[in-house]
Amino acid sequence: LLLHRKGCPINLPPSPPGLPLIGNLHQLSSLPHRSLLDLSRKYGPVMLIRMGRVPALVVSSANAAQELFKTHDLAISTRPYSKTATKLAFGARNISFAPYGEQWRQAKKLAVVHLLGPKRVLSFCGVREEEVRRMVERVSAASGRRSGEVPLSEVLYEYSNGVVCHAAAGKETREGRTAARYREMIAQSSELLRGFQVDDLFPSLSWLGAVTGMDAKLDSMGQKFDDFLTGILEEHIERAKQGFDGNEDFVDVLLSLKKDGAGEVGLDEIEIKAIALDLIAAGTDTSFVLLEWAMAELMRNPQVMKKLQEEVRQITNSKPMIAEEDLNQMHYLKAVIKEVLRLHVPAPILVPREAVCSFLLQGFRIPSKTRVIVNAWAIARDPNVWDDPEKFQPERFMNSPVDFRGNDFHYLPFGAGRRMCPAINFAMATNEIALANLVYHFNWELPDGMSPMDVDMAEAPGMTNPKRIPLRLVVTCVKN
Ligand code: HEM
Repeated sequence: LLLHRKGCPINLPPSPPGLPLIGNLHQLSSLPHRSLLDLSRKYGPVMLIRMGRVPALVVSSANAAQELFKTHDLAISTRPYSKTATKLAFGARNISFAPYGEQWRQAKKLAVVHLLGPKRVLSFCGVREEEVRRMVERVSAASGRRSGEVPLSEVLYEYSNGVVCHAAAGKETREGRTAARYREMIAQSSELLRGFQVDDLFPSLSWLGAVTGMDAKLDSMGQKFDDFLTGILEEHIERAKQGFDGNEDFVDVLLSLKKDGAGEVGLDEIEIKAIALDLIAAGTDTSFVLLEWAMAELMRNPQVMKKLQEEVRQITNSKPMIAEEDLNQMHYLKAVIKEVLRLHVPAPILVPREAVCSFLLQGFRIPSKTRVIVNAWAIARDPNVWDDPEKFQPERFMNSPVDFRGNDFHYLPFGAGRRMCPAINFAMATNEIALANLVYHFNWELPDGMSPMDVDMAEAPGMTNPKRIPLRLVVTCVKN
């Protein structure tokens, strides 16, 4: 029991009873956003749990999230230490996992201003067009086969990863397509990247990693990422000697900032590698799951698919491809994407933060060093703030001012505050053009006489929540 110096108990948030040593870990399923919602129904929207030795605040209402981000954002702007992030991501000298401080501030500012700002995102229009074309060609090839069946999840992953790798490091390296090499590495390490590492939850057991061989596995994986990024960096340094041609990727931009010292930016090569890898990793699964759930919801809701196809085809009927300038008129498309981001928040509990000092939230004392989890998934389906929250209904976003830029606390797919996602423009540009072209070029059906209600909507575990069963659809080509 925590006590004030004078001996009075501290008013901590309510907690579900835990077990010795593991705390509440046994109450968390492999889909923590769901178990945390169940617990919060009983213990309230501001709840304290224990994950092993680590205390964690869980916020599950828009009101509490508003107070958290508006009043205490600075107190929760650091990330907890993670051995995995440190070993795999260049000592966490990136943006996502860096502790709050000067290095993170510089890296984030640089990303917002130089890599992910509106002008730079626009400059990648050609990259998106090329990757969309590849995707459409791959689906068209399937439509010509007898079964007409497309492994759509695979195609969508390849697209999302292709766009971000192409923007980060260029299309090709000497050893082949950057995206293909990245996917190969991730596939080899998927077991390491899934779930928590024991010593992140039991810091006093950190020696276990050495005994079980986990540290060695992480080191070897970290070395693979390093070799991959080092190769990319060396090729970019070589190419930069001939000067830039206006088609710079993220690594080119980072190198140019390093070269002229660009004011306050003092990047070294490790930071360049760390940031490039960070953006590839942060940008791949998030966009992929958004597109995957979008197609699953459209198959489950044929009237929404019909309305979307009507909008898209009416606006661009005679063009061979939908172009980015057409998207501004596609209000229903934007509403569909917003609704997918509500019902299938790609990072359902955002990315964990840690309190650097103690503070009061909704009258409860949150001690320093508490991990902070915002259950954005639960908030986005809270019946107190959303009508019919379980229903997929893009119309709720038509003519609605509700937006995902961190000011509407009942809708936080990109987080809020200082650690909020810096890539909203990049993500929207990537996903809108892809979805628009998928429903423009093709008609989609479910295989094997399945009906819309048979589409499996279960989630698989992970930082993002992909579909448990990958989507396979039957396709017919309507545009050539
Ligand atoms: C649908 C797509 C995406 C979603 C839903 C999403 C969501 C998020 C969320 C929830 C966070 C944590 C926010 C917080 O702690 O409050 C985050 C952080 C971040 N995202 Fe995204 N993201 C998406 C796409 C991308 C893309 C495409 C990139 C890069 C190209 C990217 C780069 C980052 C980075 C670098 C951070 C760390 C920010 C920091 O710690 O300061 N994200 N994102």
